[in-house]
Amino acid sequence: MPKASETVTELLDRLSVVVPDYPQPGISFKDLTPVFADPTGLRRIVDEIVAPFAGDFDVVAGLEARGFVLAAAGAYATGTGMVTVRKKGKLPREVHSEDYSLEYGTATLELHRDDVAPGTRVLILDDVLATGGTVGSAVRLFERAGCTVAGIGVVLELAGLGGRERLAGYRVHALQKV
Ligand SMILES: O=P(O)(O)OC[C@H]1O[C@H](OP(=O)(O)OP(=O)(O)O)[C@H](O)[C@@H]1O
Ligand SMILES: Nc1ncnc2[nH]cnc12
Repeated sequence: MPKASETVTELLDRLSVVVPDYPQPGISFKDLTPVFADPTGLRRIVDEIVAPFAGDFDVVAGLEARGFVLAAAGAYATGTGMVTVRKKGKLPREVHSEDYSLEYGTATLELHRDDVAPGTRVLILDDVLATGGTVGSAVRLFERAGCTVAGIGVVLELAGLGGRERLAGYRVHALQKV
């Protein structure tokens, strides 16, 4: 049972689950699905992740797949729209495309070329920042579309994997560093 004044760190410690050797040996996987599934947890992390950027963005971008949960809720809460940044081959119209590597593999992210107008201020949300490969790829997509990256919000930042350094020059807000 959470105490009434639980901090976001206490909430994340209580609800998140660490899975050793997933999806491959040596990776300590931080599973936030129990946080998303908790009524207090979801509201709390969404409110806290968008708060530092209030008034500074026009649209919220979610990175497939776990970033979609945060971005849709964040857009709804702030009365903005949500843009989906998807893995390769999922968007039906013309896209910008960026390859990247992450803690446990390589992939490609895509953005519909006309989902955001040039000049749009974009808040990018995702659950975990590890190497920064995924968010870095999304930053490049939006900049190729002529947008400004207003900020980057993540629930967990895995320290020591270089994500924040890779995003130097951008506003990065993490609810917890582990
Ligand atoms: O900072 P990085 O090293 O790039 O790693 C972080 C990314 O890895 C995970 O996504 P994953 O590609 O596993 O996709 P999923 O959300 O579809 O499971 C996570 O949700 C971030 O998007
Ligand atoms: N260790 C990790 N746990 C959860 N998501 C991740 N994305 C990249 N590394 C991760």
